[in-house]
Amino acid sequence: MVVKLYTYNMSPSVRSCLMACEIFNVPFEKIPIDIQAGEHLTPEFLKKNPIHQVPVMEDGDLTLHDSHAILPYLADTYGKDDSWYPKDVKKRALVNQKLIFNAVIIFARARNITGQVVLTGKRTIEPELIAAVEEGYEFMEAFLSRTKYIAGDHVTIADVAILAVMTSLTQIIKLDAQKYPKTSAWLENLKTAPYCKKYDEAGANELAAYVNSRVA
Ligand SMILES: N[C@@H](CCC(=O)N[C@@H](CS)C(=O)NCC(=O)O)C(=O)O
Repeated sequence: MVVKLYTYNMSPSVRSCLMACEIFNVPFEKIPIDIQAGEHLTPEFLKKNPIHQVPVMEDGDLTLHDSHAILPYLADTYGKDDSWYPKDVKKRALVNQKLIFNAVIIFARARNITGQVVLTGKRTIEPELIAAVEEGYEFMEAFLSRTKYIAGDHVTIADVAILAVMTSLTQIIKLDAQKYPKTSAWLENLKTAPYCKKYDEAGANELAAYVNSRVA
């Protein structure tokens, strides 16, 4: 039985789950949902996720939405060891903390910009939305000044979640390498990972190009 993943290539949350499927060798089927065409609003899709968002994952009788729930599930179920999502309670707590940091700060602030451009045709980015993203970069720099990866000295699913946002966001709101050296090095390093090249790069570039062409 394969995992079903409802996807939209430009979505960072989707791209993080695709990368996780690659990392954990999950046999999966990709089911594209064109959110610009409203396919996430059909009664059939709303049964799977009443809050009409991708990604949605189905594994047997489990239907799960939200990448920050899907990534831990995939790591626990399909990971060969616990390095990407430690079983040690304290280490796991730090990974969870950074998954939440992504959900409520990095991804949320990116989505405040990109979501409206993609879904409602908005053509401006207010200065306060840019300032909020810059503040997010400052938080990243503070964390990455303490540890090599976002939740410690090893790469984890929290890095994967944030990577999928940063690969597109930094093409829209520049990440100044002088101001944010640790974050720039973290990003440049992870961008070369095979899972990022295979499942993130094209969608990240597509989202950035789409947004930049509309707000230019
Ligand atoms: N917290 C969710 C966010 C998912 C999300 O915002 N998905 C967007 C695409 S990036 C979406 O489906 N938007 C359509 C909508 O909200 O109607 C996650 O991490 O999966």
